[in-house]
Amino acid sequence: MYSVLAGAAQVIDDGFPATKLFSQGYSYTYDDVIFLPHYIDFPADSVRLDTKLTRNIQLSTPCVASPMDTVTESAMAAALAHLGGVGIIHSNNSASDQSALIRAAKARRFPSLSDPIVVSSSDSIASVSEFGSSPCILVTKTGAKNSGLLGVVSKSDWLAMDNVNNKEVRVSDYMVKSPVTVPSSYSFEDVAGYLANSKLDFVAMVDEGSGEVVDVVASADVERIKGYPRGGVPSLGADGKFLVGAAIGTREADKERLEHLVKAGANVVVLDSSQGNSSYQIEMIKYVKRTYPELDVIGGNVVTMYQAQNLIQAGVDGLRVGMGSGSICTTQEVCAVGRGQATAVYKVSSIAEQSGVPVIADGGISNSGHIVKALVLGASTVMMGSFLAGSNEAPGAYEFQGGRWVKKYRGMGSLEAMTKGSDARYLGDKEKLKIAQGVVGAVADKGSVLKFIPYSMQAVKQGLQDLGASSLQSAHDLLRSGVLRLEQTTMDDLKTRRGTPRQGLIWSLVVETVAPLRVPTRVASRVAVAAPNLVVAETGKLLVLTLVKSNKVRTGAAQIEGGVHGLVSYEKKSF
Ligand SMILES: NC(=O)C1=CN([C@@H]2O[C@H](COP(=O)(O)OP(=O)(O)OC[C@H]3O[C@@H](n4cnc5c(N)ncnc54)[C@H](O)[C@@H]3O)[C@@H](O)[C@H]2O)C=CC1
Ligand SMILES: O=c1[nH]c(=O)c2[nH+]cn([C@@H]3O[C@H](COP(=O)(O)O)[C@@H](O)[C@H]3O)c2[nH]1
Ligand SMILES: [K+]
Repeated sequence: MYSVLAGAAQVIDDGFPATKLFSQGYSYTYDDVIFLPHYIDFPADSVRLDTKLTRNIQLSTPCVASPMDTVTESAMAAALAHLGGVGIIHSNNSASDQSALIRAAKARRFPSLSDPIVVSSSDSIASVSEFGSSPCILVTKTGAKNSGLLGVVSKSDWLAMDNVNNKEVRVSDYMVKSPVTVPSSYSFEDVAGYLANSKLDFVAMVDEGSGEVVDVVASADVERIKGYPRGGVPSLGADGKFLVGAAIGTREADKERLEHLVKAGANVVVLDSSQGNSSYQIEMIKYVKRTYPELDVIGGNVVTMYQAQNLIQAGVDGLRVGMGSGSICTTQEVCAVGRGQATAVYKVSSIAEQSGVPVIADGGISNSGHIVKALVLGASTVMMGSFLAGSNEAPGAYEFQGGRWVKKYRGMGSLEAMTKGSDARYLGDKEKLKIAQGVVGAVADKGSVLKFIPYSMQAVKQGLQDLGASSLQSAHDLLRSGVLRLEQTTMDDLKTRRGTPRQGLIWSLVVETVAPLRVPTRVASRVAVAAPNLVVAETGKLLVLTLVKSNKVRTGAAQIEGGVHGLVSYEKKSF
């Protein structure tokens, strides 16, 4: 480490350079390593996070939403593109459904602010709770979004109706017919201006071409969004629309799927596999590059330099790194294959960098510090599942569970996801045994990504500033030159942290059991031995455990023999 103090040119040897730390035969996860601070001569606000997703795609925010059916559909993709990142639409559906999700994301000019509530004209509104937090209910031909708008019922009108029996009256009898609308091509500023000038509480947005209602914008939402911190410059494709990615597999049928996705406007495609270094994937990479030379293709997942080299030689434009590092992953337990994510990101990016192929660090991100670690260890972007799954923009509705609002989050290799889907991959092969490599659970409500991603990025900037890195490129330069120093966190350190409940933080995790577990006390006592901070809060098929942050939760829970299948979520909750 070179001292930067004036005149002091001597070398001070303190901490390990990455080359040394990562060549000792250990597989490090993010929590196993820590960076040493360096020298600050610029403000945190001036740290630049702009980066590359692939060889040809620039992003202003290094965040990617994972192609999982509980994480990325159109609302998530539009929100991430708006923030300067990108969402990859999952493929656990038909090719036409996946294409429709891409089109819906690209049809927008700003993210959806809240989900419109839509009924048909023959429906009735039985209680004010049907409005939820929305100031209105839309009435359309089909009773769903993307259908012709017939009318609208505002909450204030509904409450003012002094018809005691309005519960049974059809909305067609009292809705406001042909309400004012604005074109769906309006930008956020256009709609905000319109609402302010017209003094309306809300306005429906209608596609001028089809006449279908696509959204409703409430002035309260506009005010809320204006209060959020600024994200990056929105990510737009060459078509001038939101940049959207899509996942495909490596089967023959995926070639046909890809054709639909390209027609729908997908800007980048991710070959979604836990072990990407296969003849299937190499063939698919070559096929994509041959058939759609303009389309960037991301290969993976890989965790070794050898795997990476094979995919780079096949022609990938980006590499997705991570095996068994995700929060819903059981691959390392089930298959005994994988790599600690810090080591995997460092090793793969050292080889990928030589060919100018950007690396996506996929999985294992549960706080902003993990994002800093991934980016500084060589990744250009981070891909996240659980970090985003509890947001308003993730698919699915919130449920009240164990005293709080949660959203479902499940591994794409879980039995449930495999059964739902497409899954030619596993279920098409009916004679084959299905082995789950992921679990199902829930993550706590986190609000809108439009709010928490900008906050997380601010934290990342502060982390980079502490290291003396004013950009991701400068962080990578510090890493490669050996100026950046790091150390392994010790077992003692882990123990201390485990033994000391951190005030204000509760981490909850959900364990999926193979068979219904009806032994709370026995399990609880065994859990208590394995991981003293665990508390059984609920039982059933899903066993919900709450604990004070523990780094070795995985091990603790794995020791609850006889039915425990794996772990799901680690989510922060205040006391
Ligand atoms: N990142 C990770 O650690 C993990 C991720 N996952 C996720 O779960 C999902 C499923 O992943 P995988 O099981 O790896 O999917 P996959 O489609 O790569 O593999 C499923 C099986 O099909 C085989 N296969 C693939 N293409 C084939 C072809 N053309 N002909 C014959 N056989 C072929 C593969 O060798 C494998 O045995 C993905 O969404 C993945 O991201 C699952 C486990 C771990
Ligand atoms: O072992 C696994 N079994 C699964 O069923 C599964 N589904 C997703 N993934 C991978 O996990 C990543 C998301 O991880 P996080 O929730 O930690 O962000 C994702 O981006 C995937 O790489 C799986 N891994
Ligand atoms: K596999």
